[in-house]
Amino acid sequence: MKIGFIGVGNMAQAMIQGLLNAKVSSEDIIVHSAHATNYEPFAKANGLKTAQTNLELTQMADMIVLAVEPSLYQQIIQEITGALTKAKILVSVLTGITLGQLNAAADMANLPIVRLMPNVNVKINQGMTAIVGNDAAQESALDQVQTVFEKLGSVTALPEQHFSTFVALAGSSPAFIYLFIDSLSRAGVKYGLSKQQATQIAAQAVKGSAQMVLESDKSPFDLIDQVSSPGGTTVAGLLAMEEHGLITSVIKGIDATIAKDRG
Ligand SMILES: NC(=O)C1=CN([C@@H]2O[C@H](COP(=O)(O)OP(=O)(O)OC[C@H]3O[C@@H](n4cnc5c(N)ncnc54)[C@H](O)[C@@H]3O)[C@@H](O)[C@H]2O)C=CC1
Ligand SMILES: O=C(O)[C@@H]1CCC=N1
Repeated sequence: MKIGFIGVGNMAQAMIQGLLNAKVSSEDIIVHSAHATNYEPFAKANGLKTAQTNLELTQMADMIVLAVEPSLYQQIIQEITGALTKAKILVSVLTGITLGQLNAAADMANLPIVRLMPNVNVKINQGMTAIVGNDAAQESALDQVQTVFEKLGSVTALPEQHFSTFVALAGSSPAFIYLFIDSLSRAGVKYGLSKQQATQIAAQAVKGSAQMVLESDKSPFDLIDQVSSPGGTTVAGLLAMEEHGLITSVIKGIDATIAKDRG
């Protein structure tokens, strides 16, 4: 299967790196983006095929991944619609653009369209991706896209009404989690650790804690109790964090992310 990427920015590059890590042949990946000077060095460094236009890329690919700014979706679909067929799959990773809007951008109701929401951790094959398809994608397109993205981490089917929530909890949240790691690390620097060592310690603690939540049958709150020795350090830290509203500030951040996605 030939996979084409329209737009070769941060997200497309993360997906492509994950595919290459998973031994997808670079010969099967085609790219085109607005500025050749930006994407051609990336294509050359990774042995990818390039197309001269979005339309040519659509002619060359079986699966066409839209990875441009969301506001460009109508313009791009108008450019490529002539080359879309029932045998090809249009995949959108754009935030805030529904299957209905994609369907309506050209007369595409009979063509398979899959909406995906990956996160940037697909770059190291540890992504979290949501997937939903239009009616025409139900036969086999959805399965084909899911098979490709399972190479890049976890994939979960999700009704489209929950996509905005998913954007906040998984699409944007790597940035929030990096901020939490950096905050821990800065605190380490405050107490005399080097930034590099503090970041490594904080990141490993976050990684291990996430793995524990995934592998345990206990809720995160039960796990908190296991770390909190009576009269100990952890409960002192937790209470001071909550005095400054950690839970409220996280939920406010999620509220703002969802509101932005919903326009
Ligand atoms: N960055 C992330 O972690 C995630 C991003 N997304 C979605 O992915 C999409 C891309 O996001 P980023 O990669 O972060 O943005 P970006 O700004 O890094 O990349 C956008 C790309 O689109 C290209 N482009 C602009 N106009 C074009 C045109 N007319 N034809 C072809 N290519 C064109 C640009 O040259 C650039 O390569 C957005 O819709 C975003 O909502 C979804 C999930 C996570
Ligand atoms: O910030 C953004 O809009 C994109 C979507 C999810 C992650 N990055």
